[in-house]
Amino acid sequence: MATNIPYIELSNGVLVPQVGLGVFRMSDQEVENSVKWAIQNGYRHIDTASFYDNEEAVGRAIKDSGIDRKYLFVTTKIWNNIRGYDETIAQFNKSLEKLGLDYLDLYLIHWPAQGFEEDWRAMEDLYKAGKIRAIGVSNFKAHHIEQLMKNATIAPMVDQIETHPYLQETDLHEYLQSKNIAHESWSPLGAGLNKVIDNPVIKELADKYQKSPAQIVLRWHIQRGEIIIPKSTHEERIKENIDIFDYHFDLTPEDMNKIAELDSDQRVGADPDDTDFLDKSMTYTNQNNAK
Ligand SMILES: NC(=O)C1=CN([C@@H]2O[C@H](COP(=O)(O)OP(=O)(O)OC[C@H]3O[C@@H](n4cnc5c(N)ncnc54)[C@H](O)[C@@H]3O)[C@@H](O)[C@H]2O)C=CC1
Ligand SMILES: O=CCc1c[nH]c2ccccc12
Repeated sequence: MATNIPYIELSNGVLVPQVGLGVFRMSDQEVENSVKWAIQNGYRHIDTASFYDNEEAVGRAIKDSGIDRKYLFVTTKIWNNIRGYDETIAQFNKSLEKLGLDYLDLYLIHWPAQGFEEDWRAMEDLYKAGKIRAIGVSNFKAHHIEQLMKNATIAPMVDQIETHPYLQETDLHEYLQSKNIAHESWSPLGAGLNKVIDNPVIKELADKYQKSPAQIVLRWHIQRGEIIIPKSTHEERIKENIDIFDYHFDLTPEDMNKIAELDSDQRVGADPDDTDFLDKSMTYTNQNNAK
């Protein structure tokens, strides 16, 4: 079992386990199995969202794990069809109830849809009331954060953005560092297509370090100082994805640069400035996870 998982310290002093388990596009049964295996193998951080429609399953798996709540770090997110102060508070309470928790570790605005300033005001109040240990955003570019900060009294502590070797977001990474906002990477493996982990450069490094291609990519994120939330529903891969902290496993600066050269502006998800996506998502019902 991996026991040496490092933490990233947020601007308010909260510690986040640098690797968590992402549960997007998992059925309830997959969530229950995967979260159980993750916790058994040393994970203490789970990333879900109201949009994933599996918060209740995450809650059950947490309860069944028998781990003291205070040792777990649980994130969920508010979806784009919720807008406004009162709706945000109501949505937060709904998520908390589904998760069976009495506080959240991290609550994120999922996408920068129009009106996010009012949602943020509600999140600030929930944070000040002690109901959330840290608040943040997801899929925000620098200009969205600048817009948010015009009226905010608290800066986001995290920005969760798509990041992998084909979409490195170097400028945004530097901007976030300059603002002391933690960079959390979604689809850190480039998602299920496996095209990132099939890249010959990644495979060559896997041979060199005697690690899997997925471990090379995840280690690259870790050395960039990012929080990562790889998803898997297979116990062996869940174990593999956190087994990246052996003391001799350190990519050299030259090897980090080889991966840096793979940056090619290829996205898994929508561009956060794509207002078509955001408009559609306002009315989207999550049919994949419909019960
Ligand atoms: N904030 C946001 O808008 C978004 C957040 N997320 C979060 O990020 C998490 C991870 O992102 P995903 O899109 O799920 O992509 P990912 O990059 O974590 O890839 C997951 C896929 O990679 C493969 N995989 C996992 N471990 C592997 C291994 N060791 N060897 C070979 N293949 C492996 C599996 O096919 C798996 O389905 C999500 O589950 C979710 O929690 C994901 C999408 C959007
Ligand atoms: O958290 C995931 C948000 C999301 C909704 N639809 C898509 C499509 C592709 C990547 C991410 C997402």
